[in-house]
Amino acid sequence: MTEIIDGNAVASTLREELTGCVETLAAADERPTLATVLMSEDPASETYVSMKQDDCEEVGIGARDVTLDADAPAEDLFEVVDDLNNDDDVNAILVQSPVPDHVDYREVLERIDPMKDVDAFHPENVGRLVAGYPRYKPCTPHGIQRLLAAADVDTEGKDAVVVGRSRIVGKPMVNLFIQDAPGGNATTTVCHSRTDDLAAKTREADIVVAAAGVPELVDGSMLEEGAVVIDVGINRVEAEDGDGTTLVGDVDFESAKEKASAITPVPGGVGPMTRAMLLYNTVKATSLQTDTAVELP
Ligand SMILES: Nc1nc(=O)c2c([nH]1)NC[C@@H]1CN(c3ccc(C(=O)N[C@@H](CCC(=O)O)C(=O)O)cc3)C=[N+]21
Repeated sequence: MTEIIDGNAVASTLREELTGCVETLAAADERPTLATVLMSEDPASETYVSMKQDDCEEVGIGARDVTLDADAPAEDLFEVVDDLNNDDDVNAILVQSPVPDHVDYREVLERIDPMKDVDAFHPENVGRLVAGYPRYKPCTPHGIQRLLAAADVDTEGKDAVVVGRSRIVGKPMVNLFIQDAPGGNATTTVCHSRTDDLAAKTREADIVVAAAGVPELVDGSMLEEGAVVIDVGINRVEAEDGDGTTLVGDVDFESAKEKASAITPVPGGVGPMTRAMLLYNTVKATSLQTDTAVELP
């Protein structure tokens, strides 16, 4: 039987555990606060940011939300970031991507205080991860490690194939998989849009992480029997019945499920874990900044 890995359930357990950490910090008068910054009128971005705020409320983390007009000057966003950096009541900052074309996202990321950078996208945090001493682990790949652990998938010595080389998922996933640490020690191959024969690579994999942003790129014919399949795709496509849009992953779920020993669904797989690990990093950030010990789950 194929195990459908329930990301909502794993994330819910983690949120419950994090509530205890938040209480410890609040008792020391250091309740964590996450600031989200949204500079976009994209409905999907608005949805994600509002989900993050709901998550904060559930675990007792304070939520600050800053919204900027999509046509505001880049300087306005930089000022918001500077103010949040200097605000002792704010422990964590997330600037939702994408930002409008006239804003250089890289400049934004480099401006965020690395101690408050809970996405772990600042070059200092990226560098630490690559060097093997991460401060914060990027939310999506960290969430994937947790999902694999929850499904009793030991990565050590396994062949992992990561499809996609993005800064936010592919690259950090590779770095976590190759670390000499729990959830790592995998023999890791990274594939991307220029890979000659993707199917030949994925067929060698014990674990496939599909993070290319291409709807249903990976199907059952590309998998070895018993592979573990993690679907990172969040693609909004036109519904087959022509009525509105539906969410599809980077994996063709129906055919992949026939081959996989375990697989994550979309929605309800990686997405909720990404959000849970953001809360985790916010708690960790608060603990580090205030020298208040918590037992992270
Ligand atoms: N600075 C920054 N950090 C991010 O982490 C970041 C970002 N910008 N920009 C956009 C992407 C996307 N992202 C998602 C997180 C959770 C779900 C999620 O929970 N999805 C639900 C479904 C939601 C729905 O129905 O649309 C699920 O998969 O079950 C989706 C997408 C975080 N991102």
